[in-house]
Amino acid sequence: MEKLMIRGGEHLSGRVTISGAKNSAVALIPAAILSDEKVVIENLPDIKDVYMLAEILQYLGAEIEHHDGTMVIDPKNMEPKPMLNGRVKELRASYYLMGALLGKFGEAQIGLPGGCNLGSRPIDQHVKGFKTLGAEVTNESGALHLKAKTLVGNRIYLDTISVGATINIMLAAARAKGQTIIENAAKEPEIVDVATLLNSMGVKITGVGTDIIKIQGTDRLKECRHSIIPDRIEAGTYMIIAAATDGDVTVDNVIPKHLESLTAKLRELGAIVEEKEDSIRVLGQSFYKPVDVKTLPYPGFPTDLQQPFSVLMTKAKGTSVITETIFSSRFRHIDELRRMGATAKVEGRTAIFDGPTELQGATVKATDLRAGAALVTAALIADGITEIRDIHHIDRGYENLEEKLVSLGAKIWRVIEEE
Ligand SMILES: CC(=O)N[C@H]1[C@@H](OP(=O)(O)OP(=O)(O)OC[C@H]2O[C@@H](n3ccc(=O)[nH]c3=O)[C@H](O)[C@@H]2O)O[C@H](CO)[C@@H](O)[C@@H]1O
Ligand SMILES: C=C(OP(=O)(O)O)C(=O)O
Repeated sequence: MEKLMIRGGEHLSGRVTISGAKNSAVALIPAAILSDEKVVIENLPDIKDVYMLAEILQYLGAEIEHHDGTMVIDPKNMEPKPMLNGRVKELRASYYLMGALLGKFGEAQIGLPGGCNLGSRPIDQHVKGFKTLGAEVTNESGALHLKAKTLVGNRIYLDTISVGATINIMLAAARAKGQTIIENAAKEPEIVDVATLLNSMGVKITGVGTDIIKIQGTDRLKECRHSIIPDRIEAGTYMIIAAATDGDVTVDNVIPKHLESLTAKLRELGAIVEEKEDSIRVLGQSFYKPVDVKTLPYPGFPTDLQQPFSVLMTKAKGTSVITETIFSSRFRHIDELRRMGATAKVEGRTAIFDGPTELQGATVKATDLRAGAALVTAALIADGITEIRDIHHIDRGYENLEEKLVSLGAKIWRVIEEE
């Protein structure tokens, strides 16, 4: 078992370079298999989800070279072998193999995905999309069986704005005959990144970043090289850590536009945020004004930053409210924050914080990836030592977390215990 130990109380300062985006990487790797030739993906984050996807592709027969953040994927010898269990259940993004294998081979058999437990995470809109393109889809004992003689472009209206369904339908439609139109599509920057890769491979996608995406499928997809956009959620986490620790941190290699909703909320709290072309500096304060946050699809406040941001509410004088509109159960970190001394309660989709409260070091558990980021943030400002367990969740999404934090002056170390 591995755990993180953090001694709180340091004001973090310095510069931190942001890695490639997890949620792009985990879609781009499956997207690459649609090609008939080699695809090179650069600026990959060194995180567990990336290694798990590489392992899955190798199982399917792809040749993979992966070092120093670059992956060369040669999909020539791939086969659509069934993957009913195993790795596919350990991450969310394995669902992208449904769209990619269906597009490439006209068939796929894949166990339902894993990923963070945030309440129910149905994939009915993915399935609706595949069926509208002409696939037969059945659910047999927790695995989807997809089959299509020919995929034919069509018009698909998403009943819920979904990142995963938007990308998955783009993947299947990339090799469908004719044009597919996704209406009420999600607009996240990672979707734009995936479209950029597919366009370089020869697909014609327009409208990404708006709620109507048009995909003109093509038979043969060619080789290409693509560099992943910076991870706005990793960047946002370090911006929040800077504000929490009353620090002075510059995040480098970011696209400030992707972080506008967070920047606005940090300023509303009272932190100073300076944006440059590809970096953002955050200067924190000892105490903040209370603020309310409502999570929304992009460009609204990202649900993935809600949990780390909630730690700042323990430093705000008064009552702050978070409303989580995307997932039904994304407040499991709050029990752990309470263990550390936060005054907070959860009522349905809202969490109410009364501050300020001083946090104390404690033994806590990362219940999911961003809950882990919230606990790291809390531990950095707590009095004494915090022990964070179940950090495999954190390793799914943060490259070199300890090294990056140590370089900013944090007292953090990993302990590996014999099982
Ligand atoms: C690997 C990846 O990119 N994960 C991200 C992706 O997750 P994920 O793709 O799972 O999230 P979605 O955008 O699909 O989910 C948004 C909402 O739609 C619902 N829904 C979704 C699909 C569907 O078929 N039916 C349905 O009802 C979900 O339950 C949720 O309430 O977007 C989330 C929302 O920004 C982020 O928190 C995750 O980090
Ligand atoms: C919810 C997240 O990840 P996943 O969808 O991969 O579980 C996340 O990155 O915050």
